[in-house]
Amino acid sequence: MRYLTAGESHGPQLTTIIEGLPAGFTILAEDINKDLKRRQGGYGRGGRMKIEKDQVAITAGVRHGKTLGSPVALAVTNLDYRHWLKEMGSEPIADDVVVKRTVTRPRPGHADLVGGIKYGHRDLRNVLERSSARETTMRVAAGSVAKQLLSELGITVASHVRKIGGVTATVDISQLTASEIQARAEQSETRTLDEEANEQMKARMDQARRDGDTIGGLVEVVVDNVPEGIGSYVHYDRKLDARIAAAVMSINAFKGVEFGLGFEMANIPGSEVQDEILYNETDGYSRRTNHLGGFEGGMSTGMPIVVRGVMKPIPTLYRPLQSVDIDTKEPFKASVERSDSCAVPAASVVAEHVVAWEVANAILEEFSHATLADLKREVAARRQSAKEF
Ligand SMILES: Cc1cc2nc3c(=O)[nH]c(=O)nc-3n(C[C@H](O)[C@H](O)[C@H](O)COP(=O)(O)O)c2cc1C
Ligand SMILES: C=C(O[C@@H]1CC(C(=O)O)=C[C@@H](OP(=O)(O)O)[C@H]1O)C(=O)O
Repeated sequence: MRYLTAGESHGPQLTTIIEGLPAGFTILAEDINKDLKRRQGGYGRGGRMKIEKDQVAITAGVRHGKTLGSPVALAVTNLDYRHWLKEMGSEPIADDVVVKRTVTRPRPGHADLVGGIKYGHRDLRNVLERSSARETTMRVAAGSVAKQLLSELGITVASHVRKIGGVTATVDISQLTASEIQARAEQSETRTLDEEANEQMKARMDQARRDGDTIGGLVEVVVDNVPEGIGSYVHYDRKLDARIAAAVMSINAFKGVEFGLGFEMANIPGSEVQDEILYNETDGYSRRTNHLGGFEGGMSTGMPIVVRGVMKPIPTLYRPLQSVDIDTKEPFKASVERSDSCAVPAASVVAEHVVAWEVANAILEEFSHATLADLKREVAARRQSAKEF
């Protein structure tokens, strides 16, 4: 299975094409729309999210609510486009038309300057339109379809926020199912499970905004009930943990990824890291702990996948940083029209969906899947053989 996304942040439309889905499973626009709405929300979002009301149109590959096995195309209209018709139209413009809002002042921490150098764009809008995290709308749309497929296999994916601006949620998720994590995260404006931390995180965000600054954080994704042996140790590009890490790192502003105990493993001995193996006849094999976050040798162990990603503070600051105008070469301090001050809660939803995609994709690679029935049969057989092994 694969997908592409297309679309500029202030252009008319965002699009994704998903190819390789099994035939005969239900995709509902209303389910995708719920996930799109979750991505738009969260404390710390800026003015743009008051304009957009992301709604998906399913334009190919689905008939009467069920996949056909042909490519599925999804589209979301940018409502802000109406404010950017002159700047963002695809028709050539006459020489005497002055395009306002050309960008010659690159923002530190954004793709603006390097993207301009690379593609030869002297209007840096040509860079920022695509480097913007607006694109994550379609990654959530595609990931939402992947989640609908995973749910057919009894696999659930959840996300929540662990840390924002130095405030850490203290919560033990080892006793919670992914569904419970999701339900609790949805109750909170910061998508964190610790109510006290939620209040402190909001206060930190308010403070950062007052200071003209931004803050980052740490998000966590949990996937329950993945069959044993998805991914493979035999080749680097088949290791599922590595693919998940790449997917999380590809989210705008994400700068690090860890599984299970993660970077803490540098501080503790092996006896406190490896997960001891247990067996009983009803459930088959299990682990006493899940310090490794659901992976051994790049393959799923059957324990929950637990992956975290760190998001840097948003680069656009109301207290502007030093940069250089690429036309005049003069130093300046940028002025900002609007920006998110913290998008960590929203980014946790993006992380959930890119992880869901990677898990679903690896499962489809593992088993034959022309139809949903084929896939279900093979997944059930793997679960049974793992138990009996
Ligand atoms: C959900 C989400 C919303 C974001 N909103 C903004 C924003 O409003 N302003 C901004 O400057 N950056 C925002 N970013 C971050 C930039 O897109 C990102 O820093 C930029 O594309 C450069 O990529 P890099 O940080 O990975 O190098 C957001 C990121 C995400 C995931
Ligand atoms: C549009 C979204 O996020 C945008 C991501 C973003 C950036 O630079 O990444 C900058 C902002 O866009 P604008 O400049 O239009 O206000 C955010 O609103 C979205 O998440 O849907």
